[in-house]
Amino acid sequence: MLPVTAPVTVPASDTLSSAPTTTPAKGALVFEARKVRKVYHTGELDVVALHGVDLDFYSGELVVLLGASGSGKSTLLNILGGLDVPTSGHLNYKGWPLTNAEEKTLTLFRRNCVGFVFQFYNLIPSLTARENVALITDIARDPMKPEEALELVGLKARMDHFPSQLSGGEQQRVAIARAIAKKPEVLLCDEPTGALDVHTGITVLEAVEQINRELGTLTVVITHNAAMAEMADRVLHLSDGQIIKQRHNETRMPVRSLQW
Ligand SMILES: Nc1ncnc2c1ncn2[C@@H]1O[C@H](COP(=O)(O)OP(=O)(O)OP(=O)(O)O)[C@@H](O)[C@H]1O
Repeated sequence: MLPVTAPVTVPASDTLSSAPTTTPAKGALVFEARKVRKVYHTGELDVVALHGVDLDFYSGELVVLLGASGSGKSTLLNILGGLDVPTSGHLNYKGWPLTNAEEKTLTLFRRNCVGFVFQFYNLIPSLTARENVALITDIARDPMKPEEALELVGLKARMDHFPSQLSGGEQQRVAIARAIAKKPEVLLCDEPTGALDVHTGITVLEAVEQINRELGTLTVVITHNAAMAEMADRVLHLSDGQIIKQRHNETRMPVRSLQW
């Protein structure tokens, strides 16, 4: 039996649970980051991971985040997703301040508004693809059916298979189905193809691109692979905790045409 958690109750008005949940028209402001700074205090050493980042993210955008190792990409993504908080500066989600938000508020934000995809799929080996996705849909407010989410990533025929019966790319697509089944406003992907070969990586990126296009989900993808910039609406280059370059693509290249 899959664990079932009680639905989220709507708490006081100072939390995000009463933030709008419908997908706004493409182009509405989703995140507004101002002077976002992150310092990790490790023993006697302070590591400044973000040096006052100013950025806006809009509904429906597909944004690729490029930068060398240690440039601050994951730190930025984790702050956007409410997994971490800035040391100073401000971050608003659809006008709601996430900075200084209580843990309860951040939990609701993560649960209702954000889907995460990481390099490693983190599927539960003893559950089928469908059951892995159902773990999330059972606790989400207005989810799609697990079958629907798996169909979106092209795995309808494999939904009763266990992770060990699926390839790396298929497992990552289950992880994407799990992330988007709750119909999040935001999909955050940290090196989603990092563990995959080129061909498999392309099938995973196609699933990400299709979700973004069909559901209008603001999608932010971290990569070391500069070729992936061509599939984006906007490319952000990070270096040493700062955005050093932004580029808007007039057209998005189909994932199949990317070469690396
Ligand atoms: N928990 C932590 N404690 C201390 N320092 C950290 C921590 N997390 C990250 N850092 C440091 O912050 C800086 C930015 O790290 P971050 O992981 O955001 O970079 P990144 O661009 O995602 O790197 P990679 O591509 O290697 O994943 C690095 O110098 C890193 O060592």
